[in-house]
Amino acid sequence: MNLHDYLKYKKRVVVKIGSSSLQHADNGELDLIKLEKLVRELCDLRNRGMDVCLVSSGAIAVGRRAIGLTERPSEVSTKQACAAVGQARLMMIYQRLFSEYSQVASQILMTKYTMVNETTRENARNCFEELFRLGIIPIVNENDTISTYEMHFGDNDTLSAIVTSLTNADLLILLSDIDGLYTDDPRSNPDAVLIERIDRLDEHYMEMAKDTTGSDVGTGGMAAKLTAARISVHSGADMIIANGKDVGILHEIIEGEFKGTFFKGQKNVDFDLNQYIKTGF
Ligand SMILES: Nc1ncnc2c1ncn2[C@@H]1O[C@H](COP(=O)(O)OP(=O)(O)O)[C@@H](O)[C@H]1O
Ligand SMILES: N[C@@H](CCC(=O)OP(=O)(O)O)C(=O)O
Repeated sequence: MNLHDYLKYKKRVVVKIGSSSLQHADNGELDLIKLEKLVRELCDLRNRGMDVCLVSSGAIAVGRRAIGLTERPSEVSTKQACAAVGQARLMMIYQRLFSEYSQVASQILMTKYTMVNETTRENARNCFEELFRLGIIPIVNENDTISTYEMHFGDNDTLSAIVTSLTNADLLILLSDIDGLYTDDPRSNPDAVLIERIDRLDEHYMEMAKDTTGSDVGTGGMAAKLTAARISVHSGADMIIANGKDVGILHEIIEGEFKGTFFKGQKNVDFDLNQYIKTGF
């Protein structure tokens, strides 16, 4: 896809990386070289003058390994315990890597209640704004340690789109374990074809995306990414799904030449983020 001289003028970008993209596929251990490269890429976006926000999954997957659980946890309290361990570990690594490139990183943990309640929503918005003003990179995750079903965003694809809308970012990049949206799940349909550009996000695209995930740590599958696309596009932000296998794709995206799916933002004046949080689409 060629979007030369378009994406490099973006002012504020939110990048989301999924748990499966942060770890070695064969044993689930953190891929430290990839994390280091991700941080370098994000620092370079800052050096290009963009406001940068990272939404990073991985708390539960990292905690699970630290605790020594071989199975994916299903009990809410076990997930919470894993997240309590894993989030701290992840942040320790991010802090160290960002400081190597002289950037300051920060942590914002949110639940759905943060967005439902007017005061906490405004606090979150103000905090993001101040961090950007100070040149600090917010690293966002769901507050899984206290989050239960009722206050859950459910997946970080949706959360990253909500952050995009809340902060008026103009680009959301979802780094996934797959190149983008295909006409069907390529894991079950070998004839599925990559869709490179979507200018009008209608129902037939939504139906292509299944909620099956490609890994034993992912959440929401492609369906969650299409929900994220609806939120971003209606908020006026472009969105891109690309493969996080090589995070060098971030500068390829900004330079306008990359493999992935590009969703054109089209601000919908009837879209109300607060209403969406309460009732969904
Ligand atoms: N139409 C589709 N196009 C691409 N992938 C799809 C589609 N439908 C379902 N999927 C599945 O969604 C997975 C990506 O979702 P997920 O595992 O949650 O990603 P991540 O952990 O990278 O955020 C793919 O690996 C693929 O198996
Ligand atoms: N908040 C959770 C991740 C939730 C999520 O959406 O995961 P993923 O599908 O790997 O992006 C965690 O940090 O473990």
